Amino acid sequence: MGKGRLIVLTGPSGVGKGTLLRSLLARHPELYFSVSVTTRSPRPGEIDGKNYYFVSRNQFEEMVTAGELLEWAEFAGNYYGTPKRRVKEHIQQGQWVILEIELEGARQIRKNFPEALRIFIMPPSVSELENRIRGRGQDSEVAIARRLSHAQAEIAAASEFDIQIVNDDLKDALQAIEDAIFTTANC
Ligand SMILES: Nc1ncnc2c1ncn2[C@@H]1O[C@H](COP(=O)(O)OP(=O)(O)OP(=O)(O)O)[C@@H](O)[C@H]1O
Ligand SMILES: Nc1nc2c(ncn2[C@@H]2O[C@H](COP(=O)(O)O)[C@@H](O)[C@H]2O)c(=O)[nH]1
Repeated sequence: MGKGRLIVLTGPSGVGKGTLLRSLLARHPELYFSVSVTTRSPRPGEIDGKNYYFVSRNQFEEMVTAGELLEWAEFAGNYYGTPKRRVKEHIQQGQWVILEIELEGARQIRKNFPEALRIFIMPPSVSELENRIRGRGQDSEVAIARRLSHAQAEIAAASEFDIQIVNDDLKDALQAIEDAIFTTANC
């Protein structure tokens, strides 16, 4: 059995993490994507248990108290967290587990799992980031403003990560992520 590994994908909201991850998982079904828990309402088309586990704030706080989360953070008015049990099981089975999480959660992972590979996805520019969030057409003006106000601080923290990849051309960014995971993570 191979050695299990934690891979963290972080970057500002709207940079394209989810889009890249979907392509990555389609090309590498051996990777295990950890479905997060959130108190955010589902967007149209999002499925409970596939995109997220959607829970109430009370339920989330109970999970925190019970120590069921590997990391968690409040982002743009909602809680987000990584359920611990399945991630640990898959790593113990030798699988490579991918978390798609924001900066504070990535910092917690760095502290508790220093061996994790942490990749930061950068936008080509802040104006393109705004175009992408607006183009997605799924966030209110308030949510867009909150997400953009977080973005500057997140981009400023990019150097904390092992690898920075600019998601300008989608195919190039996907290739760069594959290179990072399947060369660096093997070392
Ligand atoms: N390289 C790219 N060029 C142009 N548009 C892109 C690119 N990558 C992603 N997009 C588009 O940007 C929008 C945001 O992408 P996505 O939802 O994947 O971002 P995200 O980082 O997962 O956001 P969040 O963290 O808020 O979930 C989508 O409409 C997606 O199609
Ligand atoms: N710390 C964590 N952050 C997470 C987790 N799951 C998702 N996220 C990040 O939240 C923002 C917003 O996501 P959205 O789906 O509402 O657009 C984004 O940066 C995600 O990467 C998690 O488990 N922990």
